[in-house]
Amino acid sequence: MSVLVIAGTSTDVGKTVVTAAVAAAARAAGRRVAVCKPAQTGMSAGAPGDLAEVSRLVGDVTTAECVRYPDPLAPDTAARRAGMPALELRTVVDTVRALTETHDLTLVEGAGGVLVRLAADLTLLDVAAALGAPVLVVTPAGLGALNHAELTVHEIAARGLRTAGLVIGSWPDDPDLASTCNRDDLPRVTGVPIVGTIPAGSGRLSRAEFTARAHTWFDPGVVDAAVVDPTASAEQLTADNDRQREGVHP
Ligand SMILES: Nc1ncnc2c1ncn2[C@@H]1O[C@H](COP(=O)(O)OP(=O)(O)OP(=O)(O)O)[C@@H](O)[C@H]1O
Ligand SMILES: C[C@H](N)[C@H](N)CCCCCC(=O)O
Ligand SMILES: [Mg+2]
Repeated sequence: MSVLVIAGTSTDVGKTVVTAAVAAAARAAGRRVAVCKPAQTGMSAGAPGDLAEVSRLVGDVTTAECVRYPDPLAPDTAARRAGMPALELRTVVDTVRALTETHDLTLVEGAGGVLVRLAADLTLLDVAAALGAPVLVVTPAGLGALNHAELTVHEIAARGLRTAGLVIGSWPDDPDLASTCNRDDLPRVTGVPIVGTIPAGSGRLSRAEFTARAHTWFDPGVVDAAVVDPTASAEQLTADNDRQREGVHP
């Protein structure tokens, strides 16, 4: 049924952990969940990638990886260095649409930030646009997050897409001044609410602990709202984006 794209303000911000947390929360609510990683880099064939991490943390979830390149680089660069075929938008769209036939929620995890080239002329936002899917933005908590989060949300809105919310990928046990201030400033500067906060260390929990706790890391109703009618009207998306640009929280 529904598709939610999980983007990050950069690489290593916790997209995979957040993807697993959304999947676990949706599973706990009885939803059938699939996760697609269109392009996995930095892994040789057979090595455990991001989807293996999601499966380890969540368990009962369908996974699909479209392409994998060995160098830990942007997929476009890694493909060219390996002399391997580039990822095609059609492959991702067909894979995700097939998953939506048999799952209530299909999550699509990007690689790095939103403008990272999945292929020479393909970014995660092209995927989100082709699927008509909202984008959840994972951000770090600390210094530097304001600029990267605002750039990311602007780019999503410029493409006519909706940001479903911000999620802090790893909230420290002992937050510093910047992290504490960013909890107020991230929503203020982006116009997008923080809808989830993953405690630091959650990625190291056992599956039982992770799946039991995951729903508590999101605002009530957020994960259910992800399982929405994917045909939400263009007018609604435009209105949401206008509110986001004006800094008005949905
Ligand atoms: N809340 C957390 N608890 C524990 N570890 C975390 C948490 N968030 C992130 N990490 C760790 O930080 C590292 C980067 O996180 P993650 O792999 O989720 O990044 P990513 O945004 O998915 O990166 P990529 O662009 O490679 O997909 C990983 O080693 C992960 O286990
Ligand atoms: C290898 C890494 N973990 C990611 N999967 C790819 C990140 C690409 C980032 C490219 C960039 O923005 O410079
Ligand atoms: Mg990842």
